[in-house]
Amino acid sequence: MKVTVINTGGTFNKRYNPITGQLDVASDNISINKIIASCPNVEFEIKNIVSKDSLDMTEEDREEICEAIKITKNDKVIIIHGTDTIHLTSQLIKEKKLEKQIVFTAAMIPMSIDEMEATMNFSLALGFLSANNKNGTYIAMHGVVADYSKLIKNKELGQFLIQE
Ligand SMILES: NC(=O)C[C@H](N)C(=O)O
Repeated sequence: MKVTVINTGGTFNKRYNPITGQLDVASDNISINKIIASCPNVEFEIKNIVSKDSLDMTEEDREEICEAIKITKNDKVIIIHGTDTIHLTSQLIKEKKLEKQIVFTAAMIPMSIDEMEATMNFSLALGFLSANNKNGTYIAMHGVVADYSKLIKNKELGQFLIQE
């Protein structure tokens, strides 16, 4: 299986900066590389773009993400994205009628602080893509994969929950 990972930043990639005392969004692939080292059956293409907390993303950033999806030759695409505005980027993907198997994933806790949640969410996206062949825009978070319109971040709980 061939998968393109478009790594756009978000909390998934945040890392403690000992100089400023802040959590910065890393613009490298250290977190994702750690996970994919356990996936010898998958041929990955990794693109690192934008590298922002998704609350800071501009319309141009979202256009750049759409363009990256459009130009990749792979049909299976995982987008690592901040949790707060997945709905905005997925809406643009819909408007642009991008026809691929696109799965957003993310984390509430940086991989650099605790690997469990980020690894779970990414693995869920990968498992889904290995079994699915239907085009669509999906979100893989907190134990389920669903159409992007049905899995919504509950900001009080800090969890993605299915909307029936
Ligand atoms: N958990 C997260 O990713 C939240 C962060 N504010 C973001 O949207 O990038």
